[in-house]
This record gives sequence, structure tokens and C-alpha cells, in this order.
Amino acid sequence: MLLETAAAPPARRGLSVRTRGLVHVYRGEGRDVAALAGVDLSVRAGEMVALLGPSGAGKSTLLSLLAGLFRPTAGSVLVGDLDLTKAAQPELDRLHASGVSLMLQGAARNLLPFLTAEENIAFAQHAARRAAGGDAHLPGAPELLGTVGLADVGREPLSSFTPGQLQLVTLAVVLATAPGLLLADEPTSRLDHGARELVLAALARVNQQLGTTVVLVTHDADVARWVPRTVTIRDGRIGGEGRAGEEYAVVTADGFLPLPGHALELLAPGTLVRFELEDGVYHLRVEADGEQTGKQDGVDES
Ligand SMILES: Nc1ncnc2c1ncn2[C@@H]1O[C@H](COP(=O)(O)OP(=O)(O)OP(=O)(O)O)[C@@H](O)[C@H]1O
Repeated sequence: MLLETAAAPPARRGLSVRTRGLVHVYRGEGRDVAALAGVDLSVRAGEMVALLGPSGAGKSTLLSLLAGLFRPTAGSVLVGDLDLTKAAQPELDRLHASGVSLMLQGAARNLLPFLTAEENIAFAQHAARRAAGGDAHLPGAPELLGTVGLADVGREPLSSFTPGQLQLVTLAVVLATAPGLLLADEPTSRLDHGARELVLAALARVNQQLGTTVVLVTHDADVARWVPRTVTIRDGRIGGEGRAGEEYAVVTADGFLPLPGHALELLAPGTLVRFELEDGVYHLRVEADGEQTGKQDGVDES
């Protein structure tokens, strides 16, 4: 099979994402689970962001809320101008038909195995055309398959595809409705190194060529090579951000500053700290038994 790229489908404006004070509690019998405990996340239109973090941190819950699959316990989610927490069902239906695409974990959950790649794309476009009253200008299957690097295999049976190629077909299918926001849950899980690189490269190409906003969840630490911004979710909150390989702590909307993982090990709960500004540089000073123990860290004021 050939792996090659063709002319990209026409760009469509990406959708911005903004959450404020996002809280989600799963209500269970006798036990409630707080999956998200106040997430303030802003993603610009056309940006590509990876959500990282340990298992159970709340990444998939956050992705589902961005997709509008269910409503949060508290807080707001804006996709473009639409507040998903207040939107009526027809508005959410329209958003799902053409504005936001969700790539579920595992190609099998996104594809109909008895159809070819082209037929899977046509199937995905059918609902979008109906929602738009037949007026939707959607990209053709050859264009889409070309964009993900799978030109010329649109009519071959999916049974002859490798796991990496199936994931690329999945990407073409979720792009079939020309979404402004693409949400991908673990798009590289269970793929070998070479296939992971191809899928991440295809996602980055989609983001750059089509302008689609991309938010993906991953355990893949290598993802930072392909994604300019990573956001680490820890215990249902934003625990930090990575930009171009640099790690940052992020001040929350209500003024809290979660410590980065390595500092957590050094600073026990209850530790008293002082911020001091010296020559344009912030210093974090730790107090022990009423005494100053010295400079722990320095941060540029800017
Ligand atoms: N449907 C559900 N009902 C009850 N609890 C849930 C449900 N889905 C997730 N949880 C719980 O919510 C918390 C966050 O789960 P979530 O799947 O969002 O985390 P995650 O970071 O995506 O984890 P993983 O990387 O393992 O997929 C966990 O404690 C999980 O057990």
C-alpha cells in the first residue's frame, strides 16, 4: 500500500475551547467520584494541544465534556460561541453533526469494518448533510485520504490494513464532516513506534493545513515532539503545562498555583512559603520553624 499525501481539502476555521471552573462528579451507588475538580482551560482556534496525565486523572472526562457528550456538574464549556452547558439539544445535535468530531480510542470503535475507507467516509457525511439540509460542502474521500497519507487505498477492504493505517482511516472519517474541533482519545494507543509517528504527523498536518483545532489525550510522552503545547491533568485539575519542551506551573482562575510534580516531593502539605520579588525575579522561600531556609526556586517576573 502507498503512503502519500495529496492536495489538502479546503481549510475551515478552527473552533476555540474555553472551560471555566469545570467540575464533574460521577454519581454512583453509595460512592461519588469527583473526576474533575475545577478546570480552567483555554485553547485558541486552530491550536493543537495534548492532554497528559496519570490514569484516572480526568483526561477522558474532560474530553467528553468538550465533546458535549454529557453536562458537567458545575462550570462552563464554550466551544466557539456555544456554551455547551446551556445549549438546547438541537444546537448540540448540529455541533455533533459538523462542528466537533470525537475520535474514540481504538479504530474499531470508529469504523464499520465491512465498508471500505471511502464508504466509511460517505457514511459519516450522510448525517452531516442531513443536519445541514443537504447544503454542507464537505471534502471528498480522495482528498481526505490524501491528507492523512493514505491516497489510492480508499476502495480496498479494511481487513487488508495495518493497525496504523486503520487509525489513519479513522482520522479521515472523523474529518469527513469538516469539523472545527477534533477531539482524539488516545489516538496512538496500541500502535508500534512507526505507526505512532505516522498518526501524530497526520494529526499535526491536519491541524496546520486545515486549521482544525485539535485536542488529544495521550499517555505517549513522545507526543511533545509533535504537539507544541501539552497540558498535564492531575487529580482533576490542571497540574502544569509544557510549551516547546519547557514545563510550567499554571495559575488557576481563582489564583491557586499547583506545584509541579517534582516540587510536591520536596514541599510537604502545610509547608509555609513566601513569594519575594528581587531584581525582577520571583523567589519562592520556604519557612521552617519560623526560620527562612533559603531560596528554593527563581522565576522570571515576566
Ligand atoms: N462512568 C463513570 N462512572 C464512575 N466513575 C467514572 C466513570 N468514568 C470515569 N470515572 C472515574 O473518574 C475518574 C477520572 O476518570 P477518567 O477516565 O476521566 O480519567 P483518565 O485520566 O482519562 O484515565 P485513563 O488515562 O485511565 O483513561 C477516575 O477515578 C475514574 O474511575
